[in-house]
Amino acid sequence: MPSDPDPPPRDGPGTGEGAARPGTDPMVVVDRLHVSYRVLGAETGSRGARRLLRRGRPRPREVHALRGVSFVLRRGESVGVVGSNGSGKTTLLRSIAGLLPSDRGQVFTCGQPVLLGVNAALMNDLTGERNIVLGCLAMGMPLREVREKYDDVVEFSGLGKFIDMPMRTYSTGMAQRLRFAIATAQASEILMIDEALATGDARFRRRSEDRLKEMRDQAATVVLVSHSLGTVEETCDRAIWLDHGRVRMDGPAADVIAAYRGEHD
Ligand SMILES: Nc1ncnc2c1ncn2[C@@H]1O[C@H](COP(=O)(O)OP(=O)(O)OP(=O)(O)O)[C@@H](O)[C@H]1O
Repeated sequence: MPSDPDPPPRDGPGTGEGAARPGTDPMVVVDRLHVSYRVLGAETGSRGARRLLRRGRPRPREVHALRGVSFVLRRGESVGVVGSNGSGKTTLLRSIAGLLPSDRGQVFTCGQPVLLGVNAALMNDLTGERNIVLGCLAMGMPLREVREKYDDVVEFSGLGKFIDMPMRTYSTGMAQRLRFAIATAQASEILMIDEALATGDARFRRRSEDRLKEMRDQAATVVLVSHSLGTVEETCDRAIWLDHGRVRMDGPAADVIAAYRGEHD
């Protein structure tokens, strides 16, 4: 194996191996993961303008979002990922879900993780009904299961007679309810939650919180990305602090949150 050029995280008893160890089965192994985005036309200011006035295409710019991230998540763990804006939290979840290719390093998972976020890619011109089928298939559900779950998803979305209208006719809240209902249709042993999930009106929010709780109870491993340190402290036994694409600290949630607060308050 090649040697790792990246420095290890600062401290934390569970670094790279999982602080709390309720179970021993590894469910997710992230091994020296590097992920970059390539952005075309990102040059700004006079340099970019000069290049535009000359000829040829602007060079793509690279954003190195994850820089050698390693850790192991085990069965029974509930892990919060914290870090300031742009530190790589969403990129990490998307990589674990298999939605982003890595430049270097690897991610191993035990089964298909489900990533719950409000950004499920649905099609505005299709009806709610069609989007349910499309969204469930896109999450990797077999058609047989989509058929089984279909009525539940419609019922949970609460869209009633609007379900056969194109999505572009929905209000923001209605579209979010549909996304949430689709995203939570599939149970998974590895459940990843991107924080911006509280969605819809008060009644739907209560129902979604109940649904999330149910899913968390069924999942073997839960990963939560949140800016709410209180939520991470309350709901997670372990936390990983990402800083500029690197693991800064990995350990018991209370310790990591205290260190993070120490630097950000
Ligand atoms: N689609 C993209 N194209 C180019 N760069 C991106 C893209 N998505 C994220 N990035 C960059 O990757 C880095 C990590 O972003 P990411 O969204 O993973 O951070 P985050 O910790 O989730 O941030 P936040 O707390 O603001 O949600 C940032 O520098 C961001 O600008």
